[in-house]
Amino acid sequence: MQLLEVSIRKAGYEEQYSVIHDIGFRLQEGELIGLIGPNGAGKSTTIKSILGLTKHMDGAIHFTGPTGNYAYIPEQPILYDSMTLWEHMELAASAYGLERESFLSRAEELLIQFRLSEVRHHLPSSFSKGMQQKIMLILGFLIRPDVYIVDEPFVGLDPKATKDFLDLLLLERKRGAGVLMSTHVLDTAERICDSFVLISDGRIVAQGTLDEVRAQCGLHDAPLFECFHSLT
Ligand SMILES: Nc1ncnc2c1ncn2[C@@H]1O[C@H](COP(=O)(O)OP(=O)(O)OP(=O)(O)O)[C@@H](O)[C@H]1O
Repeated sequence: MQLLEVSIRKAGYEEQYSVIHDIGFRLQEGELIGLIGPNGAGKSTTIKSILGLTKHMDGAIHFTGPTGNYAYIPEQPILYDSMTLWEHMELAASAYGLERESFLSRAEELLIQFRLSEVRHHLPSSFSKGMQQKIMLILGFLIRPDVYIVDEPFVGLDPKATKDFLDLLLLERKRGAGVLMSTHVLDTAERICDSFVLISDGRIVAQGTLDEVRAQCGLHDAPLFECFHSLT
């Protein structure tokens, strides 16, 4: 089943000046697509365009999964200063209309998994950056959306949290969720992604499975890192 269809002709921050051009791909049930490219290539702009947050966009975005829900997990945590971790979780649950019982059991599981049980009634403004990032993961996983859109998850998480995140993501994919993930950590991306969208200078330079990307850059058996360098 297809969960997301992205077809951006152009998008950017000013009407006269587009930052990204002709970005198109489809995300299927259970699939993990890696959005890869150098600094300033247009990954965040692509994500913002999918979320409807760019000033101007010419194109179409369709969330076509069973619920149409998606979770955005940003690189920089976005949290309210005066709300506790638990209050953030309750807010997410009510915004997405989660049933109380399933919310409580899911919330408990996630707090234990990410080792934040003890601080659930504390204000996240007092947490470390990695702890704040874990809250963003918890809020995403809480709502079990069709699609996860994750912006650079690996910077700031400790190795245990990274593993917990990847394990949970795998479970969600087995449930049928699709994931679009932007990252610079290419060895991890190579290991976990089903396919890639490589962007450079606002345009797609290669797209598809690792073998397809290799073929497009003429480097058979090369690691993603080498394909990235030859294309960008
Ligand atoms: N808020 C903004 N206003 C104007 N231009 C922006 C804004 N955000 C990004 N840009 C420009 O858009 C282009 C693409 O930036 P973008 O943030 O999408 O890149 P990126 O691939 O996510 O880079 P990075 O890997 O560094 O996060 C850059 O030239 C950048 O200067």
